[in-house]
Amino acid sequence: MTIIQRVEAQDIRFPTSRELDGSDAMNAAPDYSATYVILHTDADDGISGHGLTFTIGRGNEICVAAVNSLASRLEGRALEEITADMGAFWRDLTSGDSQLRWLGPEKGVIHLACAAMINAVWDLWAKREGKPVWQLLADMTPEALVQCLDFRFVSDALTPEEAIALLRRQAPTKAERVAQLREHGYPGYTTSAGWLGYSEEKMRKLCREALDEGWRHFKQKVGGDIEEDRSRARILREEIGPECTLMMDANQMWDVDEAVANMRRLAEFDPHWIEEPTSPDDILGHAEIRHRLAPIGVATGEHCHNRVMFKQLFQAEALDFCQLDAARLGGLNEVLVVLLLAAKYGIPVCPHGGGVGLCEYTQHISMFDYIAVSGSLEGRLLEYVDHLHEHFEAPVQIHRGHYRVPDAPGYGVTMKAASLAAHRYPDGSAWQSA
Ligand SMILES: C[C@H](O)[C@@H](O)CC(=O)C(=O)O
Ligand SMILES: [Mg+2]
Repeated sequence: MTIIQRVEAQDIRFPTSRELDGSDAMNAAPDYSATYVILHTDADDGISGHGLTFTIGRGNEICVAAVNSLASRLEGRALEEITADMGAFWRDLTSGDSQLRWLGPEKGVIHLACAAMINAVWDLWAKREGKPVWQLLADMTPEALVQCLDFRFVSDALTPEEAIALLRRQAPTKAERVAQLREHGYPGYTTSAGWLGYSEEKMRKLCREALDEGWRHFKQKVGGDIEEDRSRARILREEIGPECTLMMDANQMWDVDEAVANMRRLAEFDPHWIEEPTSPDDILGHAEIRHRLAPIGVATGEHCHNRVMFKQLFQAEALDFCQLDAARLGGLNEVLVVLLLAAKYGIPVCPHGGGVGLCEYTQHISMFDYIAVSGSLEGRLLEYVDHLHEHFEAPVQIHRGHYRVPDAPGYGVTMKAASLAAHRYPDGSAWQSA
């Protein structure tokens, strides 16, 4: 038995706002940050589970406080008892304490905290099994996997029986897709040349470097002054040419009519999708934009806080690309429900990667989706941002614009001890010169 003795939450922040890495129209100067959770165990081999949720700086301490409030629901429990019924564990952590649930429910800071803790449990489980998370999942039977999930509030759209049927459909050919991924990797796109705060010179330089490295799919930020958006789109198109894919991301800046009007002015640059054109909660607004802007696709999801919202986005035919976030949804259990919902509704999942540790998580999600859920790469691109990977013990590996299959046991977000120490807020050395 492996007993989780203590839940530790650390406030880890990186001063990315100094170079405007990660900047967009809504989030002008983010400091990529993590509420970083370590599950300390009593195991002789010293094994521990690591998880994080992503914030952009101030307020990270509120997430840390939420983890501390939830910690007693996990401390003292055996990993084996939790993994024997992951679905029940998930329900207990997210809803077992009704006073804490009131803070959400299943949204906001309390759900972010749950995500960090739940992902840490998956990390611990996968490390105990000696497998990367994608493989832990891919090796499960459909029945065992579905037992990890909570279908409450979505069973009108997807039943556990339907989920099992979806997984069974792909099961006989899983090994072929694992082999295919090992040979070619999983296709990605880069956002790193397109941050809003970057100068023209920097954008051009980063585009050229990215093309040399083999990237063929790019994303730019929009949502500022429309003439500036157009000028930046022109620069990007000049650099990447007409053949490469260009996505646009407004980060929730526009009203519905404004989104349509602005995208009509940007249409000449041939955008593949417009991401977060309006409020992330406006399901019918997204549907309206999608209807009026077709064939430009609508993408959303990085601020979609739970499976119920995604269910409605699918039901309302409001999106073309599902950009679930590994640490905003309530951890991997809820992510898996959304993957299955997306497969049922035929919507490609292109997870959100703009943050610290998100690419490390999402590689497992997209690869598992391909291997066992959707069985398809069509319309799928996994976001990559070229920041902060050096702080992880097993960072993502990219080759010619494709993610390589991760082999390190766990869920990928274990940070180096020195990086944690240097970026602990406010006392870490990275913050002493601020
Ligand atoms: C604040 C983040 O960098 C955000 O801009 C990321 C994002 O929208 C994306 O990666 O997409
Ligand atoms: Mg985005």
